[in-house]
Amino acid sequence: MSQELTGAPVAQAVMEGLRPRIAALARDGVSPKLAIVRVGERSGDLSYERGACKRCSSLGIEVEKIVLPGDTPQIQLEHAIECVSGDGSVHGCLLLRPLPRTLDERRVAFLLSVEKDVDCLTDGSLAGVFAGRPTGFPPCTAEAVVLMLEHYGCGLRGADVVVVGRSLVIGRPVAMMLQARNATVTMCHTKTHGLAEKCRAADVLVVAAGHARVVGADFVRDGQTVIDVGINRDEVTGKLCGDVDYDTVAPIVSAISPVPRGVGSVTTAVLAKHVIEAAERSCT
Ligand SMILES: Nc1nc(=O)c2c([nH]1)NC[C@@H]1CN(c3ccc(C(=O)N[C@@H](CCC(=O)O)C(=O)O)cc3)C=[N+]21
Repeated sequence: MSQELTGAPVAQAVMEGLRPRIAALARDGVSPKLAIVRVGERSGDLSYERGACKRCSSLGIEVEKIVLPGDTPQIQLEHAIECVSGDGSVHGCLLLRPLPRTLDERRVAFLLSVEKDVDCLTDGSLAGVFAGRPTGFPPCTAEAVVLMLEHYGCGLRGADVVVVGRSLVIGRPVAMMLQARNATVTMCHTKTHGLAEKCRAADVLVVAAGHARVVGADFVRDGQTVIDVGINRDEVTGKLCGDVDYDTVAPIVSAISPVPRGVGSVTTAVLAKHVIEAAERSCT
């Protein structure tokens, strides 16, 4: 049976690293604050928001929730983001995504200052990830994947990593970040020929496909480390499940992260870290 890569010890380590930094900010009279902007009541957004609020309150980070109805007009959302950008007491802003189809995310992104962009919404943050510069922040989930692999001692230098999924939210940024750590990264997606075979050839498999259980037993082999980024709701049981069919994959591979209790719980800790980092940068 494989090793279960749970998120809690990784999140704990991140949190411990933050406490002295929060104390130092307090000595300088800075109280870190996150604004969460949510449009509508999607269950994934609510669950992230719940997790983020819990993390932040346990660290003493203030959270301001800005909740808009699902049928909010573009102009209203733009106004909300402009307020956050202009509010000197707010250090970081998380806009829950994807937005309802009636809203234009790119036009909203344009209004958020890159200094407060703790989850890589803006072009400035994306450029930072792409170029390896500390402009803005990488997506919290992408950084959580890297921290999971590092925490559990999974060597990335020279390793063959396959990323399944090429979204701007996770697949593409995480591929850049793994490459920056000297992994040899192959980006796969739904149109990839011989996907199962390519996945089997990897040392490390990062699955961010966005669909429940797309990776099954025929995609894996003995000795691999599998990180499941997916958060889906099982239509039959109503429970959370990942993009990997855990029950058939776990007995084959060396190590695998579960869903829930995997990457998601590290994501909220990384979000807190980005808010602290933004607060620190605001002092210099
Ligand atoms: N801009 C943006 N960035 C995101 O990263 C983003 C988003 N929008 N919108 C919503 C989805 C969903 N998502 C989750 C992250 C962590 C948990 C999480 O902490 N899950 C716990 C369980 C939480 C619970 O009790 O429901 C776990 O996996 O153990 C859940 C969901 C991030 N997303």
